[in-house]
Amino acid sequence: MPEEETPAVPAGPGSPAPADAPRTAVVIPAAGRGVRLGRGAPKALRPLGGIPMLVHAVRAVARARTVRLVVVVAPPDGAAAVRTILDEHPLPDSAGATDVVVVTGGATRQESVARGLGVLTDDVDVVLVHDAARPLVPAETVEAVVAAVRDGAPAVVPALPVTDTVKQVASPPGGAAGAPEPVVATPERSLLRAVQTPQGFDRDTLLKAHAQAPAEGEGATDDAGLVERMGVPVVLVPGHEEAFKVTRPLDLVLAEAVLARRRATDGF
Ligand SMILES: Nc1ccn([C@@H]2O[C@H](COP(=O)(O)OP(=O)(O)OP(=O)(O)O)[C@@H](O)[C@H]2O)c(=O)n1
Ligand SMILES: C[C@](O)(CO)[C@H](O)COP(=O)(O)O
Repeated sequence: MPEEETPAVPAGPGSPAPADAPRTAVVIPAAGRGVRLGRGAPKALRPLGGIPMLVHAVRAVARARTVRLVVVVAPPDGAAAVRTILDEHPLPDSAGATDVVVVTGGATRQESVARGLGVLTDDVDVVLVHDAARPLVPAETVEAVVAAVRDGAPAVVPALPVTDTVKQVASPPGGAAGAPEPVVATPERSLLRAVQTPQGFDRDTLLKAHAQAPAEGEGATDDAGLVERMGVPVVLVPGHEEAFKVTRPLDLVLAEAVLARRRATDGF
């Protein structure tokens, strides 16, 4: 697929697809509560360096030269608040002409992503899905994913080698918290990868995977998992340590430290 050069145009539910519509889009699911982070506002709206985490995530993907449309999937009761926050924190000029639209999410990440996909115009041919909870992903990682899709891979995932030894247990935890769990296997660590976002897809492949997903029963924990189920090849590209997900309180401490270092060294 050719590199895109088209300028951004407004996009949204029901809007016509103009001739110069965006062609690389990023869907940012941001509708989760952040239960593992602890009590407070929805995770995407919690401050990181004094700015909502979601704003960092939107800026991070918009910084990538090829991205021309960002679809933010807001908590079901929070679309208006998210729109206000994004308007109060506009993209820097360096992001170019990137349009940002907001839709409401669903009960699961998979449902939220599907809702975001529902507002893409026909002109979008490459779609990335990026967690709002990964606010510090470098633009280079985003660009690498886009480039791999445009080089012909239908599904591309940034990933890092696993550093801990991983044990497999008999079944999902059902007993009392902290109760001993029997180990059934130790997977070969050199063959394991921890996957990140943004995950990038040929648009038709991702739409098909999500269309088939509800009929498949149990949801996947990432979008590439849905594509794998269709038998479509998924490839990995190098992820980045700073693309980590803010899941638990210690992750937020790390994110604050990384951001403080960037601000001190890069004026970020
Ligand atoms: N119903 C949901 C659940 C999750 N997400 C989004 O999916 C991303 C990855 O999910 P995760 O980090 O697990 O977020 P939460 O679901 O909010 O976390 P928790 O499981 O701790 O509640 C987040 O950006 C989150 O906002 C979403 O859009 N809609
Ligand atoms: C998509 C993801 O971030 C890839 O690592 C991850 O699978 C999301 O899972 P979670 O259960 O929502 O944290």
